[in-house]
Amino acid sequence: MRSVIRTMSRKKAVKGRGSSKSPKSSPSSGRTGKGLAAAAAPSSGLVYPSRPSISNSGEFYDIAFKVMLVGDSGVGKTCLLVRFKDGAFLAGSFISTVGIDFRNKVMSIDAVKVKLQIWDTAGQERFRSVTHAYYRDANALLLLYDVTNKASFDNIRAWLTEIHEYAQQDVVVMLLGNKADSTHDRAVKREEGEKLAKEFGVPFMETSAKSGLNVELAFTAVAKELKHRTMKEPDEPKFQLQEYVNKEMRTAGCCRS
Ligand SMILES: Nc1nc2c(ncn2[C@@H]2O[C@H](COP(=O)(O)OP(=O)(O)OP(=O)(O)O)[C@@H](O)[C@H]2O)c(=O)[nH]1
Ligand SMILES: [Mg+2]
Repeated sequence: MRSVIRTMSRKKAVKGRGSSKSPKSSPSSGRTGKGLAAAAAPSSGLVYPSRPSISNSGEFYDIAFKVMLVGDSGVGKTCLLVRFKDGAFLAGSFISTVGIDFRNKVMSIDAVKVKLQIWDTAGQERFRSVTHAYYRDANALLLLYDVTNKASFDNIRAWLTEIHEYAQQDVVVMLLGNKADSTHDRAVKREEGEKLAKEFGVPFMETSAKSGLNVELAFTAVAKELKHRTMKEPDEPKFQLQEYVNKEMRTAGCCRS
């Protein structure tokens, strides 16, 4: 089941619209590392057509951004993406991502159609050079740790160092503590996540790909931030991502799915 989903998304990627904006091959096709990125990655991750464009799923969109999911292997990046895109949870045995993959989703943000091209990276160390090559085109990064895995939390500092090294300076970064549904196995308190995020000046929230908690909200918040940055009127106040997230969570009584 799981591999079918991945195979399907790879096929989509190959025949995707706007070929200069989409990968022409994946690491599984035999190309690796920087060579792949040089062939596939456009000079800017941002698409801002003068009139609506059409995505490969047939949906119109006004503006497009690239969002990358990063973090240790097993923290739930693929599951988060599948939950957001398909509204389902990939239960069962864990199949680690090989290389990199992507899926598109068009969202309606303040009457603007925003296409997110979401890159799902492999957390395993051996694919790190592939991931590095894609950072520079990312407009936003969702950095995940697993609240039941302390090591994945401890590695966040190293991930942030890597992000500073390889990503664009103005990239939007959001820290997500995933698997918040696992109350019995929890090894990292929410307050610890909040503290670390404050230290690095990045927004934070806990999510669950399993229950759906805050998944839509995480992507919506990032899409709103990117849309505001690009289309903001001169007198319009700056979008406050963390404030928006806090307000939305309060409105939903803390646990929004
Ligand atoms: N309880 C719980 N389990 C989850 C959640 N998200 C993912 N998992 C489980 O965690 C394991 C790893 O999930 P993946 O999404 O494949 O992890 P990944 O980050 O993509 O891992 P790599 O591809 O190796 O980088 C799987 O067994 C999932 O079922 C969650 O929110 N809650
Ligand atoms: Mg994965």
